[in-house]
Amino acid sequence: MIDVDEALSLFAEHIDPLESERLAVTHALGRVSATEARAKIALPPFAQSAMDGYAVRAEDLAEASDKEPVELRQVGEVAAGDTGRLPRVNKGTTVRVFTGGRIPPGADAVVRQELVTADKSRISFEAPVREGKDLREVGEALAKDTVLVEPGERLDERHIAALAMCGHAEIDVIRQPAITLLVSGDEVISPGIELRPGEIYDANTPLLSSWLGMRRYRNIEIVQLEDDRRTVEKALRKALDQSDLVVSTGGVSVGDYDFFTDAADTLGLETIFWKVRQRPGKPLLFAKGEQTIFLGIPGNPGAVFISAYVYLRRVLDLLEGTSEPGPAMHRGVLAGPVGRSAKRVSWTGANIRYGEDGKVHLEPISGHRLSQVYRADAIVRVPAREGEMEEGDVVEWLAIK
Ligand SMILES: Nc1nc2c(c(=O)[nH]1)N[C@H]1C(S)=C(S)[C@@H](COP(=O)(O)OP(=O)(O)OC[C@H]3O[C@@H](n4cnc5c(N)ncnc54)[C@H](O)[C@@H]3O)O[C@H]1N2
Ligand code: MOO
Repeated sequence: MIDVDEALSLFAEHIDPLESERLAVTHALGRVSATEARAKIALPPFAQSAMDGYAVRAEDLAEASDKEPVELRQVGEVAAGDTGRLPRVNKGTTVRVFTGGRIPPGADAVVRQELVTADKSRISFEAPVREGKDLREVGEALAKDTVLVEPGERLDERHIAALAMCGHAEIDVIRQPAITLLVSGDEVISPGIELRPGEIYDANTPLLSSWLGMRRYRNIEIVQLEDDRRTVEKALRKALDQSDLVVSTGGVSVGDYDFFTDAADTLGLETIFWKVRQRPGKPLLFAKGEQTIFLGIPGNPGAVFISAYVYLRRVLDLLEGTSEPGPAMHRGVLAGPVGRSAKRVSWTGANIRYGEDGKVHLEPISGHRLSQVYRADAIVRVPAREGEMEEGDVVEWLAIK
């Protein structure tokens, strides 16, 4: 039996990232970048107007006032997206411009249209304008070659937008793991069928497949198994052959019908650990084949829920080469007492309240069953120690989302 932190670091020691593949940036959402990507262009890439108005030479308007307005002659127009030859702003002239359009040569400021009186091509200005007013310089928002994405970053909508607007059509990302879920248990049946005494409805298949689906993992095969030594062995062998990651639920404890630890041995896997000082999820198994990672999670759906957020998160992050493998832990204060074990970490569900003190307050939910923790916003890590934890004690927590 090992500690939670040791378990987490053993994953890091034993799991290498998969190889990379090239994808269209628009298809890379949720994937982990395999490279550094820099801005191919500056933003904005050309000097552009920040307003609908008139491009001018600031010096022409130096004497303008409401009593003695300065009149300039409009000699052209530039709209956003105009790519042709630009009219020039010479002394005494102005060019009509629109937001996002190029600044014509000669101009050094823009006057917004509300501030002028226009009579056909005679535009009259009643105030001076500061040089540079209402125009955007090249590279003002972002310099060319700015790093947009580091290797090991998981791409969200911000990265996708930044890459696209800086000229990247494609990006190298780590391949997604092929995953097989082995859901075991003779007692487990699917909803829609009436329960007989001794049977329960399957929580782990919908739980894990949805958890993975929410995180955009697509290459998933689900196999439901009976508690039979040969069946488990055969299914595990096949899963190991065809996947990068095998995740099982149930059948990993010490009962006469718990076959996963034996099957892993028989199939020549290296057991890295079995059993972690924690509640729930004590008989967690981590084993390793030549090409495949095997994570055996105890069947209790509350343990599956927490193991997904803590351990599956870490395994996937490592397989995908993220630079900061999860779970991301935060700090907060307990909003009520919580029981703990002297020997095991207790993963406890909690609801988040934001206190007037600006801190995150965690209201613990008692019980480790899925039906108890499934309304939680957070999972609190209650360290192993004698006695209760009190309201106000600082704890580590991870977000459920
Ligand atoms: N003598 C001992 N017995 C047990 C120990 C122990 O140390 N000594 N550990 C207990 C702990 S802690 C856990 S956790 C469980 C884990 O057992 P398994 O991984 O073998 O899981 P199962 O027995 O297959 O299932 C546990 C529980 O969860 C229910 N279950 C299983 N699959 C599903 C599913 N897909 N959907 C809904 N519910 C499911 C199952 O019916 C059991 O009630 O072992 C303890 N025993
Ligand atoms: O360690 Mo087990 O998940 O029942 O509590």
